[in-house]
Amino acid sequence: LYMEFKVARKKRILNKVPGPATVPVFGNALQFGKNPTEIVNKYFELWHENGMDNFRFWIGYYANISISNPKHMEYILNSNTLIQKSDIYDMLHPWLGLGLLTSTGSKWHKHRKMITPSFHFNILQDFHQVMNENSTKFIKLLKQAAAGDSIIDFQDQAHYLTLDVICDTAMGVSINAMDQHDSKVVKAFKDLCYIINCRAFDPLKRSELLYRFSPEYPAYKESLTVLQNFTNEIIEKRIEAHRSGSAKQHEGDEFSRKKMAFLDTLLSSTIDGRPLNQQEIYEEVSTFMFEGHDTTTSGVGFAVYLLSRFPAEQRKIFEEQRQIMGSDLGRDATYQELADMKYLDLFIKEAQRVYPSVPFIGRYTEKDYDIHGTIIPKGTTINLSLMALGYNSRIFKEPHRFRPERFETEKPGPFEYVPFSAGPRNCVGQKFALLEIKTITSKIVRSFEVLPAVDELESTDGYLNTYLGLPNAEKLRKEAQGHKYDPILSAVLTLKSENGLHLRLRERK
Ligand code: HEM
Repeated sequence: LYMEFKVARKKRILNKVPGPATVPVFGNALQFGKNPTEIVNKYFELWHENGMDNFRFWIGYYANISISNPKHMEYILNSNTLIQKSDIYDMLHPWLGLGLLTSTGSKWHKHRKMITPSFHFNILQDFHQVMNENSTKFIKLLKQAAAGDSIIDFQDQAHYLTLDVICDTAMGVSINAMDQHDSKVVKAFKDLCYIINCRAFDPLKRSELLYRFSPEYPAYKESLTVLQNFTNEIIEKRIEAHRSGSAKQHEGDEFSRKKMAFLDTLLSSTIDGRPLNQQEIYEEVSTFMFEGHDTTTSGVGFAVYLLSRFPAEQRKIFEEQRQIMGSDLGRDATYQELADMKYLDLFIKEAQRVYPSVPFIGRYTEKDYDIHGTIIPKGTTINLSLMALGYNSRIFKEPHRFRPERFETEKPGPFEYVPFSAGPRNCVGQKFALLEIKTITSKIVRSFEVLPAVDELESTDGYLNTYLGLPNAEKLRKEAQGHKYDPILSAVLTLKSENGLHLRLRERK
């Protein structure tokens, strides 16, 4: 009764927005399913039932609104005040503290201003060298893993590569994840990302207090400590190197430019005229390590998976590679050559439309907002569904058809396609991410013919084997005819396939 009374005003206002019927106490919590796969399926079912538009729902007494209408999306993403993140991001606090992704207010403003130049063209070129070195090694390892027509889980392989790239670029150290899958640090990264994603949608595990009694808590705590110690140790060594001058010894020469890491940029930056303290550096470096590898694992993973299903599009990419790279297909593409790969751009754009690496982002209202006549009361969690935009037939013709060329003719509005978000809190690492995805995909296409796990999985009609956003009966009918290697999408902080992304790689001669 107390809770009913407490949320009465919020209910009165929010329930004017259409949404599913609620039950007392639980709201809609019981309908949403138990895991990230059931949740994304239910989410799209509700989205379809509500006219592919905004809808409200209640998780217990927590008020939620799903936003997928581009006009509302524009208002929220452009707002300079609606920048407080929703409580789903709290899961990240023990690891990332209050870094750029999770902070708000003046701290966020100052740090954003300080960090934006870290992705300057010159610095990106240095990062590109690291990406090239790591993807060359990746190709070698893939040749072994995929030998003899073996079926590999590409999502798993991509994870180790992106981890090596991010540690090298963020901290200037190599953790050799590609060679040492089971090292303490590599395992801690993997386990922590997985646990955070699972916790985010489990109301019992989300509570920091209750989570302490969960059987998985000791393992979580151990992974957290391993990563905290690892990152702090590197920061301390680097601070000492800067202090003693040894970090500067080779500055200006070819080698030290290559090794200029994000951490070095932070160490030479200031906020309010003072250098950053160790905790601030820790928070930003950890944020980069998380944001910069879990997202790109998803981006590279799904892009290469789509190559396996759409051979005609893969052939077009390969042709473009031949035109730009000439006869030596084994060498590294330069920064400019990558920029010239326009069809590859379209392919990655289309891949992000159907499998956006960040499917949802969250905000929290600290006051009432009237957004184009929709009142969102104070204390509501806003779930911005970047993913639903991609499946909206009012924006994209035949959204379940995979057609990179669509971006040449159909021009979505600026808030109708936002895989990297938009406005003041957009992705600061967008250029880095696209550079990495292009570097790897380009090298893979030049080295291998990417084939589906089994031949019958090649798409013959140009359609995806993902049916989210279709009327429920049609979706269930199509899924019933599916294959065990079809991806089972799981969407929490990043989009992944629960059963991996399986494919084969045939070496090009
Ligand atoms: C395919 C890859 C990526 C995608 C799709 C992506 C997407 C996004 C999105 C949608 C946001 C907004 C999140 C929100 O508002 O809560 C975001 C924020 C952010 N991203 Fe990315 N991201 C990618 C890769 C990266 C990489 C590689 C880095 C760093 C190297 C990075 C660093 C960040 C940071 C620090 C923020 C927070 C920005 C802020 O709040 O000011 N991201 N990203």
